[in-house]
Amino acid sequence: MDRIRLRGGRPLRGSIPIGGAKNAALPLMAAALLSEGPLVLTNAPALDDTRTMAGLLAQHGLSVEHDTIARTMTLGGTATNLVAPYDLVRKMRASVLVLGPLLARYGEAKVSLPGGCAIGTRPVDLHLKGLEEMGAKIDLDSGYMNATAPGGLRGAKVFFTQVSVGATENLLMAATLADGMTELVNAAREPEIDDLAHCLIAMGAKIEGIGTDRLRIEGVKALHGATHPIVPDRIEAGTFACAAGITGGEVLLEGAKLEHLGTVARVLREAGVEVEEAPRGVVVKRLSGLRGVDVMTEPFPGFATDMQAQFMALMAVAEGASMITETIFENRFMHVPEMNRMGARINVHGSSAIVRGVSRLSGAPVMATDLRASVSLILAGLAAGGETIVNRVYHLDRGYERLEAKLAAVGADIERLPG
Ligand SMILES: CC(=O)N[C@H]1[C@@H](OP(=O)(O)OP(=O)(O)OC[C@H]2O[C@@H](n3ccc(=O)[nH]c3=O)[C@H](O)[C@@H]2O)O[C@H](CO)[C@@H](O)[C@@H]1O
Ligand SMILES: C=C(OP(=O)(O)O)C(=O)O
Repeated sequence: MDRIRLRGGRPLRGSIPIGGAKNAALPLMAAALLSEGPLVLTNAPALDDTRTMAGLLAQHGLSVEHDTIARTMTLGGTATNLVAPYDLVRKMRASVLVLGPLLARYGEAKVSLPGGCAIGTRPVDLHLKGLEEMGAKIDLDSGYMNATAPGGLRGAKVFFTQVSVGATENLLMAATLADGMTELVNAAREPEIDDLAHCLIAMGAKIEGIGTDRLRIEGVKALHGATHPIVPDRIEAGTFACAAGITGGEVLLEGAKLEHLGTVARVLREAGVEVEEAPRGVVVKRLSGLRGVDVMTEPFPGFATDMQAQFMALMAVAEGASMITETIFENRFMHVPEMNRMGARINVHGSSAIVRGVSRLSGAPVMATDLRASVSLILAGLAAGGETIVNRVYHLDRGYERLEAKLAAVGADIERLPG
């Protein structure tokens, strides 16, 4: 199993290209099930998760070609197998996003229940309830969701009792081919949802309310192929912003969009990191010391839970204390004991972590438990004296493309140890 070895203490300087967003690419790829295609996605990232989604769609019968040099993915065809098997769904929860499109276009689907994962229980009840309100019949049997809609899905008013990115995406895709008008109330507003909506419109869907928590979708008989550029990855950008901040460097996040960084940019500024729009992206630099800032994770436009661990690494070396409250997932502090092994002073009390900044971390062998926890340990390693070895790098490869190469190109002392 590969590991990452790094030695901290070098300020990062230069330019880092930001790839297409993992969390946009996955639903966009699932949207290929809604039409014969071809759906051409440009700015497509080459990640373990996009490879897993490609494998899932291919076993459904779609043709999926990813030109990783041109960064273009072409998807199309007819699904010949409507089953999403446990082995793929357990690898990647976003596999559940095939449920809505399969049901909408083919009237049936059998998708493995994803189950919990390292960061929480992550149920799919909101996806199922919404689809049932649109006329689907769903039985849970032997770990699978057996869904049918013999007469097709019909439009409905769906109220989400909790904001869910995945449920909003599944229902949005399903509603494009439903009979009549669907209204999604208390919908998630993440930029990746806007991106999906714009792609669906390019495929012939009728959607209003993009960017708000109320999406209105008028079903159409069929969708067609389209070409769509995947939005830049705001979490990758935010991660590299923290890398520049924690090392005291200056980095251009090439292609990043400041408006998508939202609260993360505001909080970084409060912490002493400059974040400014530039002609080719976003420039991040730190000129003075870091200050402790309190944050609470929230659905967009609030502070992203997917940035919580990385921000904690920054706060671990800030002056003063910071309270970081995680409101989205119940178990997303697994990086804390590993950071503490590197000399951080962090205590967890329920859903909050109190971070008392220290002047220096020290490198150590650490164990990654999930995607963002892994990268937060790399950030801590960039600020630490001595050598850090991050084990279980496979988590990192789910969501970061050539992370070590991108960091090395701006001056980090980092390498992958193949294992
Ligand atoms: C591939 C992708 O885009 N993943 C992102 C997506 O995950 P994902 O779509 O799985 O996350 P959700 O927004 O659905 O989850 C938010 C909260 O709602 C709960 N919930 C969700 C669905 C449901 O049916 N019932 C329920 O209770 C979840 O357990 C969680 O506590 O949004 C998360 C929250 O921004 C991010 O951390 C993930 O990176
Ligand atoms: C939690 C994440 O992803 P997923 O929903 O795919 O597990 C993430 O990207 O941080």
